Amino acid sequence: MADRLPHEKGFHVSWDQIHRDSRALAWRLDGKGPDNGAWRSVVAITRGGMAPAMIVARELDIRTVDTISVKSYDHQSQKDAVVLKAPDAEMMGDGTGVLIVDDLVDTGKTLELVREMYPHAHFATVYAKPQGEPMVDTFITGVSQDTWIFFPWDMAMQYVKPYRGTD
Ligand SMILES: O=P(O)(O)OC[C@H]1O[C@H](OP(=O)(O)OP(=O)(O)O)[C@H](O)[C@@H]1O
Ligand code: HPA
Ligand SMILES: [Mg+2]
Repeated sequence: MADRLPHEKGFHVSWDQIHRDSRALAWRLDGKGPDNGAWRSVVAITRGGMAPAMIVARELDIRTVDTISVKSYDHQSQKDAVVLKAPDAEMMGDGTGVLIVDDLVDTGKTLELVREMYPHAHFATVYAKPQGEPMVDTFITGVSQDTWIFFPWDMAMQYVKPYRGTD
């Protein structure tokens, strides 16, 4: 893993942390929707946005949930973002009242593409790097551009050697 880590810093996020931060995102969005404070639906940007979107939808009691599939990275190298699957067109409308949720914004390329499709939607991420911040309406925690965020679904617990000792 370390041999394909071009970033200077690593920020390792546990399930507990992403759960809490996603809840904080939901609470920040609560009552801010365009229809008397309500949001109509939640759309997760797959795959990373699915866990945060589920938590946001649960906290805000939103039952209409869809996905948009955008692929922009192979491991840690960025390719042009492409939409592989769009959400239901009738449900989306022009995006008004729709919360579009992703785990993070990095360069902003993914959100830029989705924003072009739904300019009136509200874009929310749990984490944000400075370059992508202009693309997101609401986020919880900012991290520096040279930090790679590791999510719990990409990690496993493993043995580490003691600080002093041989095994
Ligand atoms: O702001 P950007 O530079 O576009 O990067 C952010 C996007 O990159 C990652 O997704 P990825 O495309 O790797 O797919 P995944 O969610 O399926 O892991 C992450 O989950 C965001 O969706
Ligand atoms: O920092 C990151 N972590 C995980 N996935 C990502 N996709 C873009 N940037 C990141
Ligand atoms: Mg993603």
